[in-house]
Amino acid sequence: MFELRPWLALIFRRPGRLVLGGLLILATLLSGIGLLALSGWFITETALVGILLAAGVQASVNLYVPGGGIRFFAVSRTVARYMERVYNHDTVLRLLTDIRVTLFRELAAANRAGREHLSGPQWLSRLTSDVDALDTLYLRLIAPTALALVVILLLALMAWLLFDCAVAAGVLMVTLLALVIATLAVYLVTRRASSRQSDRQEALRTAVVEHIEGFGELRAAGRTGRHGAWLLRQAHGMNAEQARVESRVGWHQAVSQLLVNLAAILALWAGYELFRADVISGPVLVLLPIAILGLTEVMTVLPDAFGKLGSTIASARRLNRDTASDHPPIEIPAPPEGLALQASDLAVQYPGYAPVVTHLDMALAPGERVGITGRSGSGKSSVADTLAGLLQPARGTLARLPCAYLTQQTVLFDDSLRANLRMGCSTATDGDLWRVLEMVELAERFAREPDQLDSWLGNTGSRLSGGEARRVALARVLLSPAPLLILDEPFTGVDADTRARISKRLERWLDGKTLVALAHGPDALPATDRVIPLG
Ligand SMILES: Nc1ncnc2c1ncn2[C@@H]1O[C@H](COP(=O)(O)OP(=O)(O)OP(=O)(O)O)[C@@H](O)[C@H]1O
Repeated sequence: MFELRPWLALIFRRPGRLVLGGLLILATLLSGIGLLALSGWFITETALVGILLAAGVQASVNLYVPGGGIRFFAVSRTVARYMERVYNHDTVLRLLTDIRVTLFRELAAANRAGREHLSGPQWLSRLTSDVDALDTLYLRLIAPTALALVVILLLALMAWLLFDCAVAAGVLMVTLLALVIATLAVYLVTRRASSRQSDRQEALRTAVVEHIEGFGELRAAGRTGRHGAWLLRQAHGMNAEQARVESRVGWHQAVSQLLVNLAAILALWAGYELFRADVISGPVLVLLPIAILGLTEVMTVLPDAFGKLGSTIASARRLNRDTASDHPPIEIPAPPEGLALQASDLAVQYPGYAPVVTHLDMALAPGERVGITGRSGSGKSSVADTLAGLLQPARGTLARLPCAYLTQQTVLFDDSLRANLRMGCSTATDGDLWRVLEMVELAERFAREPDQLDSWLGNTGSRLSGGEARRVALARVLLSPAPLLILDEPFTGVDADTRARISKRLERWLDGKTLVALAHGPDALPATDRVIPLG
């Protein structure tokens, strides 16, 4: 339950809306109960008068007052239901916006260590199913429980006023027990299985996406069948867990409904005694039992919602764990006058692992170009991430000018070439884009495309070769107005001749900019003033 606290705080940020929404639900419920009770009273009254008339006894019934009441409740129930749906769904959509915006804000602020432990499908789960689980807290859980309690108290009051104190106490006890069984008891018996099922569902979703993404590799290794069978076993396990949860929910729902019906029978039986003692009339006798039966309208939704509470809490736990509170953004101060970058006694280390690089000292004057080289695994990318501000230095100090960073992994978006390039500089004109494409030797290739700058690059640049995608990513960074560029393996996948030609042009393009380029050897670097070997 503790896990829900930050999300409940978000939900209760608009108390006025929640109260008004709750009152509309209450109006719907009371109209329904009023309609049932008054109809029961009316049917009984007319039946009794009919029997009396048949027996030749003078009797009459007032058709107008109860008829008017029934019409009123029928209309008020429809209107209240309509308004309640519109208003509460609007509230839920606002809640969803609050939750999503909070989540996105925290994710955007997180540094790399705060994000990289999750795979793509896991992020998708956070942003879709986990958020959706939370947005139902108010409408499916909080509001119906509170209203069921209000209706139970009103029914007890009605029993007290129409019948007597003992009947009121009996109705209160039995219906409260029904409420506890439909809520707390369901939660207690399903919370572990429901939470496990939610974790399993996420693991299965991740495994299915991996299966689809790695289908080529699985096929080449002849493992598609085995991997598919494993996935099916996981799915069966998850379904079995779900069936267990559903069956427990079902049993509790049945017992809780039984208790509500028992309360109605109790009221009927006690009312009959009062009727025989001439304390109440026949139609009043049926009023309370029928009103109690109206309670089932709100009670039926509760067991299912409380059966899912375990998985909602699991969603909240995942969201709390994976949002950025432990990983605040890294602030890098400006360097002293006359320097573009200064690193002193820098240590690079992943939390929980041995240091990758220690005692790194660097001082770059504006316009200086430095290469960092090292064998595979020596820590080049980790140093680049640290210099760029994606990884918190384990020790030492770092100061630098604003920078643009080409990461070792080529990241392109499923968008047009223009949109991908403009991420480097949103004010770049088409002329600027063609010039930078010329620089990385892609202008001719895209000039031949029918859509030219509007050519679609596909998911992660899938419509390009590895070397082409790399050059688009490089072009995007080269467009940036930042005075410092950090390029990690800028020429991955680019042949030696093309690399040499681009390097030559880069010298002019980077005029006045400070450069840190990282690669396994000097031949994979653009021209630099000096080279720092790592490891
Ligand atoms: N997220 C991480 N958590 C823990 N260790 C990591 C992480 N990322 C990298 N490492 C480790 O840090 C070391 C340096 O990795 P890094 O990617 O910086 O090397 P590199 O010099 O860029 O290698 P390459 O030339 O192969 O890209 C490696 O031993 C790697 O296993």
